Amino acid sequence: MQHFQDFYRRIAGTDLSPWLEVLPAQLAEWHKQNKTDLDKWQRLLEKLPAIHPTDVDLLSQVRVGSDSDATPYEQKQIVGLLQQFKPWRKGPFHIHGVHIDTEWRSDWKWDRVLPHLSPLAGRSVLDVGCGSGYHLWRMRGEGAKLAVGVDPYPLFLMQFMILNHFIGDDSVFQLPVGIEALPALKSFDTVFSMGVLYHRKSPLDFLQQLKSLLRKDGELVLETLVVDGDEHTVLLPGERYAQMRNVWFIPSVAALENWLTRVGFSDIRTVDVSTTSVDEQRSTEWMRTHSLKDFLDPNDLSKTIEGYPAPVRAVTIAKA
Ligand SMILES: Nc1ncnc2c1ncn2[C@@H]1O[C@H](C[S@+](CC[C@H]([NH3+])C(=O)[O-])CC(=O)[O-])[C@@H](O)[C@H]1O
Repeated sequence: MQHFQDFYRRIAGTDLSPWLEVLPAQLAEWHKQNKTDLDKWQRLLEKLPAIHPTDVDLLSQVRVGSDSDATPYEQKQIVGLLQQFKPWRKGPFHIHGVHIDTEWRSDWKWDRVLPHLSPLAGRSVLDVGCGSGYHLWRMRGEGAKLAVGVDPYPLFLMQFMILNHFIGDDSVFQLPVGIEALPALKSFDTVFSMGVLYHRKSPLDFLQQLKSLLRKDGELVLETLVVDGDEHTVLLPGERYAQMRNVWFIPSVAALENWLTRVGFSDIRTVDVSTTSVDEQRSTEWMRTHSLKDFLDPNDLSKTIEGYPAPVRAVTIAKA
């Protein structure tokens, strides 16, 4: 993929260049394993119309161009092609007058996080578990000099490539690898990991890996599910939590801050705690299957369908 070649060129000779020792082999293997899907998706991507945008707004939303840049035929083409990349979970996106109304209002999460960050202008940032890449565009909108996302799920890379096709920015990259595949780069100014910690079986190892990606004094921005309780409280749910498989540890804010201290972070501060609402995560035209309201107890929205506390998320910032 040309995108990967561009990334290799971009990091050659920089302090990210140690990544080149492992990344090409990992991406070649990924390509081999997903060949059938990738060939199909590639053919669809090639059909996306090339439209020169009059403007791009990554600062207050992710919007490229407007209604008047594209003909009605081109808009129909965009809708038809993008529908083949469902489900669209993280967004929303506005592409030449087409509104991709995603399952999540990821912009609301960004609004909770942004006021508390060290300004991103001129920084190199990594987003671990970036999904469709929505927040990468917002990071670039804030002036990050390089925004790199990693997420192992191939469909999300394709969704990123679609936005990349229309926006055409050479400082935003997404790579289909999990955090476990990354070397200790000790280099990024800011590392984000939002909505991933509870998917990791070993949360302390995960925090340590995040730390190993940051330069000294770099900033970690962690967003994760939390429960009420003191520093000894951690929920380990059964097979499913709010119908999600693969949910492991949900700490209290105090326990999370203690974990961060134990792996060597400092200046730890939890800047936001919010209950996830059924307006923030819901089924839409672009993600038609069940969503949060179906995962909560219909008689008591403060509980999940399994009887656990309903999703509450905290944003915690720390220094490496
Ligand atoms: N090992 C892994 N390494 C990296 N990513 C992973 C791994 N395992 C799963 N993921 C990815 O982590 C993301 C979690 S979603 C948060 C998206 C965004 N950050 C958001 O805050 O809106 C939250 C949720 O839906 O529960 C998914 O895109 C996974 O593919």
